[in-house]
Amino acid sequence: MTPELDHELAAERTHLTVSRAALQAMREHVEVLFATGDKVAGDPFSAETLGRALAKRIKELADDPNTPLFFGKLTFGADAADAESAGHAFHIGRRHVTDAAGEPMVLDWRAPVSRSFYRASASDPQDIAVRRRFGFNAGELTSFEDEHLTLGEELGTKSAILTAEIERPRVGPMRDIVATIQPEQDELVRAALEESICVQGAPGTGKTAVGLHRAAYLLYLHRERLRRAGVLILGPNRAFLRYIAAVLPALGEIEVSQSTVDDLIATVEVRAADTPEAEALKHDPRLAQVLHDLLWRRVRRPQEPLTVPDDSYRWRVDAGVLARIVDDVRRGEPPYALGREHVRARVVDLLLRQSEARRGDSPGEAWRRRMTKAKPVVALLDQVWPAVTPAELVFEFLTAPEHELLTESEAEELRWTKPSKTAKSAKWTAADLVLLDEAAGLIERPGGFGHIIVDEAQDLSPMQARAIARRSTHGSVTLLGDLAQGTAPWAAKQWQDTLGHLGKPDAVVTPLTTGFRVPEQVVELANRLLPALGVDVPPAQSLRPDGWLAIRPTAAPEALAEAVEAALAQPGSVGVISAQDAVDSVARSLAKYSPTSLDDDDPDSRLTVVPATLAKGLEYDHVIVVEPAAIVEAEARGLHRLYVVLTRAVTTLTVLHDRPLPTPLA
Ligand SMILES: Nc1ncnc2c1ncn2[C@@H]1O[C@H](COP(=O)(O)OP(=O)(O)OP(=O)(O)O)[C@@H](O)[C@H]1O
Repeated sequence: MTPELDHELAAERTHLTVSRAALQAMREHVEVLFATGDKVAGDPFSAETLGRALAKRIKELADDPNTPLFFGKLTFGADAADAESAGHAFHIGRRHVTDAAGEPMVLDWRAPVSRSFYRASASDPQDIAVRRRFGFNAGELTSFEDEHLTLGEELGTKSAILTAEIERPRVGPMRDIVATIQPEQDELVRAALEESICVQGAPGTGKTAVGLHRAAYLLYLHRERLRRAGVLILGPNRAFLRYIAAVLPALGEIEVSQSTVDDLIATVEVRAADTPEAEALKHDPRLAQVLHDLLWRRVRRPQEPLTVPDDSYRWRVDAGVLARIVDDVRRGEPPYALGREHVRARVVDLLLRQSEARRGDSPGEAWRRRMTKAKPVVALLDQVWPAVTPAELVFEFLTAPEHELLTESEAEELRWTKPSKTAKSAKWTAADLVLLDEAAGLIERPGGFGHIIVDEAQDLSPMQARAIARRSTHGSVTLLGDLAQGTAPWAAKQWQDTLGHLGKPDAVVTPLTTGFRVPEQVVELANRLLPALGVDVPPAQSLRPDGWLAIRPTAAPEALAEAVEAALAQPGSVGVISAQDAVDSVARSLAKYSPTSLDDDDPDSRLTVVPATLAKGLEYDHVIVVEPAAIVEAEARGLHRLYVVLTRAVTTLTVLHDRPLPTPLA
């Protein structure tokens, strides 16, 4: 490095030190407020609210010494040839840092000004003279890379800092990518909150990363609104959620709910299993109509007039009038339970009018409450609009699943062979959860979220998509997925179907094709499966010419041990992936290397044995796939599963097989 550059690096290091001190001062300021909070807040409730807000703010301002506080710098002034003589300069980092006078030391990457850091180019410099990226090592600033955009300099994906970030060994949980978000990713991250979007991305194109950064971006831009309404991230399984859990806190966001769809809708314990046929049927969208019909056929027009004794009076409403009320309310299509209350309120209104006419004064709230609960009124409601719980409705359906939308054999498949006595004691299956949720949605409106991000969305069943739709009627969604990785029996073949069930048919589907994970050779192997997968998706183009692929015609324990040893001799994580029913024997044969399972989640472990069914969304520097044929034949969409498994590798992929390779690979 020339003395001049050395000098600049020293100046940047000073800025880092001063910024760190400023962040610490910000945190200390909040800590002082926290300590005196109960004295300044008027009452215990405000003190508690303030205390909670401050404690959260302290957490948000935490400084991780291993992550750089800033990673870029923009120097504005299109005419300036170098940073020194140019105009304003801003450092861009994970959060705002200001000095004691309130002057910005570091700008949040989500601020409008920072947008140019990700989007400016030589053809559209956006008034930027110099874009600088910093290289870090363990929180230490080690280098920088300048692009003079107005002079036509643009590194794009040739940036050494981007390359180093992509090629860095992966150990531990997923990290954020704020420093190197690519323009096409940034466009998705910063899409407007009102816009629902769908990203079709090949493996390793950064869909999960985009989703997480979008959550952070939206929370920054619409803090108050989304704090009230909530942001939800849905992932395929708990191991995946653990893997991504650290990304948002690292970006200063600690208030995002993360869940699987099953956990989101779980209201009862799962104590039974379905046949694959019954399970698939329960996820079929026809069942939404079936449950709807079953529920609403309970509503009946009354045959008798209503008579309500009230002290020395008797109020009376004719059957015809009651029938009109029921018809009216029903026409408004309210949630079922709300409809019952509407009918009740309208009936009590009529009683009130009679009472006013006869007594000449208006009875008060207490009278109204009494009438609301009067026996004849409740009896009328129970007759014309009987109350029902979701469990009772689904219980009734599965006991006698006849409906014109279902064939006889489908009804047989669904029918409980040994029904329990009551809905309360029913043994529900995992698929029953979607039916219960559908029923609950018909009966009462569920609470919603301001924004829902769904990862691995290709695996949503129509009924699961409806469960999400119910929770985003007033919000928007981000769908992330890859049709080629659809492994659920109901996986989507085209995005329009899923978007329809989600109630967002107009969401635009955007492809991502630049792969940041999987080496070229490995992508080439995995892409051989694509024609057999029956979906129309653009294949990935790998940004990684490095890495290698080895295919060995043996899956003997010695060969596996040898592959594991070779992998452990290199830096980074090692994942051994096999068919689910071989996982135990694979783990046993590797006992001396102390492998962990996805459940143990030991942060120091470098070797994990992963069942193919849980590999989705994860990545390992070195992947060893044991017996692809067994992975394929373990499930109906086994080839899709294999496609997922082969694309987990960051640096090397070793395939071990005793049996012939599945045809498309051979
Ligand atoms: N712009 C980027 N800069 C650096 N690394 C990136 C970038 N985009 C993605 N990556 C990295 O590439 C890897 C794959 O990203 P991610 O898991 O988000 O991809 P995905 O599309 O969700 O993959 P899959 O479909 O296989 O689940 C991650 O390690 C991520 O950090």
